[in-house]
Amino acid sequence: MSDGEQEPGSCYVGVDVGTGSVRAALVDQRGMMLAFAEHPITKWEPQFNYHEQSSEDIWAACCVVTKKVVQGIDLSRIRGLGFDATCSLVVLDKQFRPLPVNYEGDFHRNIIMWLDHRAISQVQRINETKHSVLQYVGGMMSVEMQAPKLLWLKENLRETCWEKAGHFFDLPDFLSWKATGVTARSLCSLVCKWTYSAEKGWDDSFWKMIGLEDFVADNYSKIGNQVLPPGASLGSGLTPEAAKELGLPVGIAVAASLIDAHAGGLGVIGADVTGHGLICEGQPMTSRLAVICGTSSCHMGISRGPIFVPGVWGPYFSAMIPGFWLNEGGQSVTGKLIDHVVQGHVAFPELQAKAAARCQSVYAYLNSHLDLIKKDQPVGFLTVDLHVWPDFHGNRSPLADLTLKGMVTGLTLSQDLDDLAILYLATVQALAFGTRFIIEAMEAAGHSINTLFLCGGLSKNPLFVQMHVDITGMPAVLSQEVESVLVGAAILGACASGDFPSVQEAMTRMSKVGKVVFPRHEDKKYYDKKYQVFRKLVEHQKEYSAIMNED
Ligand SMILES: Nc1ncnc2c1ncn2[C@@H]1O[C@H](COP(=O)(O)OP(=O)(O)O)[C@@H](O)[C@H]1O
Ligand SMILES: O=C(CO)[C@H](O)[C@H](O)COP(=O)(O)O
Repeated sequence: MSDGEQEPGSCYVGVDVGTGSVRAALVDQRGMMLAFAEHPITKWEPQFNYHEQSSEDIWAACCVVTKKVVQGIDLSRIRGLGFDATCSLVVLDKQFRPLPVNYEGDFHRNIIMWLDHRAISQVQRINETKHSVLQYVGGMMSVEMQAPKLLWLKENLRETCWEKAGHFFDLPDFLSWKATGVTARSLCSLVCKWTYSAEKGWDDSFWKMIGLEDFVADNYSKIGNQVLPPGASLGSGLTPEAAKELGLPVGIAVAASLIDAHAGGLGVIGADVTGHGLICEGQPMTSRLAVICGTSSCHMGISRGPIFVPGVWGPYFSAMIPGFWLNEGGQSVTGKLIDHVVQGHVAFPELQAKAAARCQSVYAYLNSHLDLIKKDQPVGFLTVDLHVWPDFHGNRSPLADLTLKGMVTGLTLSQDLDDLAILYLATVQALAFGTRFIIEAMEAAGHSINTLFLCGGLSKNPLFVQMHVDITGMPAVLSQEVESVLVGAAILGACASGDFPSVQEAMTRMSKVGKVVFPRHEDKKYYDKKYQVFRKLVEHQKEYSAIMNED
């Protein structure tokens, strides 16, 4: 088909594998979602900081949701399929069967999830090498990336896993392999999580230096020696077996995948903002920051040239948008932290009961409860003496310090619903202060950002959005389609089908502005003071740690 022309009625299937569930959508060429389905996936936490999943369970969930979204539609309209997923590590043997990543030998659990922190000692040793590839992950490798996890497997499960392993996939690449039988990896996953360089390829000296010379010896066949840009069409498209399982036509185009945060970036960052009164109108896309907020939050900023931001992942070339460099800031637990704080409070059963009685989510209930108790002051002012440091699972950016812990100051003996609501508010604010901290680091290094583009589960929470806007002082754009990560996955399918000449073109055509939220500038002074406290909290935490570690 000629550039930019689509068959009338053409549509694309996007599949998004998040931490807690798999979602699918049927999306048309204007980016409108015609159908949506969601299915939960199983997670195991066999020990503290160990998080595992099953690739078979995830694939089965992909099949359930995909079949649902195409039910009753003319299948000949479907021109492409795109996957995105969390950056978890999937391990298969030489015959592509699951291999256990655990001491128990449970074959179902063949995925080390992205948030798993078992490889702390391994990542410390990797960072001590000061190898030059580390410059491209913010100067410090994260325990959530793949090299430390692979080293952990070699050092801890040598016979049961490492020696039997034939294939190590990032989850997005596992899905595209399942659909097509093609083992090519996406540039996105290899660059962002595996130290691959879009310009120079693998660096043998890195793998040798960290004790994983095995990969060099077999020419990287286990971790990927064929690399494709996200959105490229894979092999001969959907295999007959996968087509039957997914309920889709054989041979439709399947795209090289993206990590979920990057798909979210694709789904939101290219929208035409004309007429919304935004400062980024008429400015390059580099003035926009996509913030994908689900279990974790990822802050995706792009630039024309490489920008090295200490503690912020990247710069990664062409890992999200072709031709652009990407910096990825992040907070490892955001949605998970809010859930943790709320569910762990003694008033949670009361909250659940009251929310259920009103047929509301607990978050909608808490937001309206805060509106009741705020009286005539802005809601954010309820936390004048309650402050939270949100790194309950270490700091991803910009401090890149996995030893950091959460802090709360200002606790009282109160155990009621007001207390829970205010603690929830302080937690949401702390996450927004974390975003401000990341943006400041990115700007200090050369980024120039003025507008947020939010998506992911937390962007459905108006309080979370308003706090991000008020605390950063930047307006936030919410997409017309709430599930923008799925639009990003569908954009991949659309590109693979050949219906769009480029990812940029598909992005501009398929992502649409829904709502814009502007900051309440009159509250700035208050939030600036709270931000000062926020920054002091971590200084104090470091002081406590130094005192305790003194001889
Ligand atoms: N309607 C909602 N209101 C408030 N918070 C929500 C809502 N839906 C989801 N969330 C929050 O978003 C988080 C999950 O986001 P999601 O994007 O579904 O995660 P993931 O992609 O990691 O599976 C949850 O932890 C929850 O805190
Ligand atoms: O590291 C990441 C992206 O690079 C994400 O944090 C990870 O993939 C988990 O995503 P989510 O919070 O949407 O489940």
